[in-house]
Amino acid sequence: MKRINEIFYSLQGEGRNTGRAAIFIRFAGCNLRCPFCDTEFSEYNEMNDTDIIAAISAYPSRFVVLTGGEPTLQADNAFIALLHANGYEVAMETNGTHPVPAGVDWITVSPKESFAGKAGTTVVRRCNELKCIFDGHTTIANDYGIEADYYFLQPCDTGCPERNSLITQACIEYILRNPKWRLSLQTHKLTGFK
Ligand SMILES: C[S@@+](CC[C@H](N)C(=O)[O-])C[C@H]1O[C@@H](n2cnc3c(N)ncnc32)[C@H](O)[C@@H]1O
Ligand SMILES: Nc1nc2[nH]cc(C(=O)O)c2c(=O)[nH]1
Ligand code: SF4
Ligand SMILES: [Mg+2]
Repeated sequence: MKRINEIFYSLQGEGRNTGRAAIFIRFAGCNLRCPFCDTEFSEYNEMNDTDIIAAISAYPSRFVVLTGGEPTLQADNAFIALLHANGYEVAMETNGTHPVPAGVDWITVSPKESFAGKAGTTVVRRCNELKCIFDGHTTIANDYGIEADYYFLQPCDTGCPERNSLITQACIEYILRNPKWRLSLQTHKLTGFK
């Protein structure tokens, strides 16, 4: 049984796959407690793999995003293989503190080392996109030596519009000076989508 906080259908709001219709499977529970975390992930329903496949088959897209909470605590090799067997392309959003199961098609690592210290140590050394949350102070641009196809900075949503616009401005200025990085905006928030 897996503890599932929610399953919902939206556009991928962040990173390289922004704009793609995606089914989000949000796993409950996380090993970290980031002070800025924008997600409620403690409530859950228990679902087995068959229940999950049945639930996601209601949607027309065959692109799933495994997120949470921390999906690496529950998603295993067999679950990824089952998604593939049912025709799904699988992306995962992870803090990188636990190994990613085999076969995930698109790995997004969002390191938390800059403020979570040892608890946030990234063990995943290679990913498709590294997505650092940036406020320039507690959360910064640092690749921690992790290899990625793309390096994104995503402005930290503080819940305060004035602070958010200063952070986004600082993010843009940083990228102009350090063009290895690209901007990732949380477009679902800008558009009022989930
Ligand atoms: C809620 S997390 C779940 C996946 C995983 N635990 C992780 O941290 O990558 C999904 C994404 O949202 C980002 N995120 C969380 N809180 C945020 C905030 N306040 N502003 C911007 N991005 C945030 C995370 O860094 C991560 O990239
Ligand atoms: N639309 C939308 N895109 C997202 N990309 C990553 C998300 C996440 O919470 O992991 C997320 C989310 O919560 N909503
Ligand atoms: S690791 Fe991800 S889900 Fe967990 S508290 Fe941090 S941002 Fe939230
Ligand atoms: Mg989110």
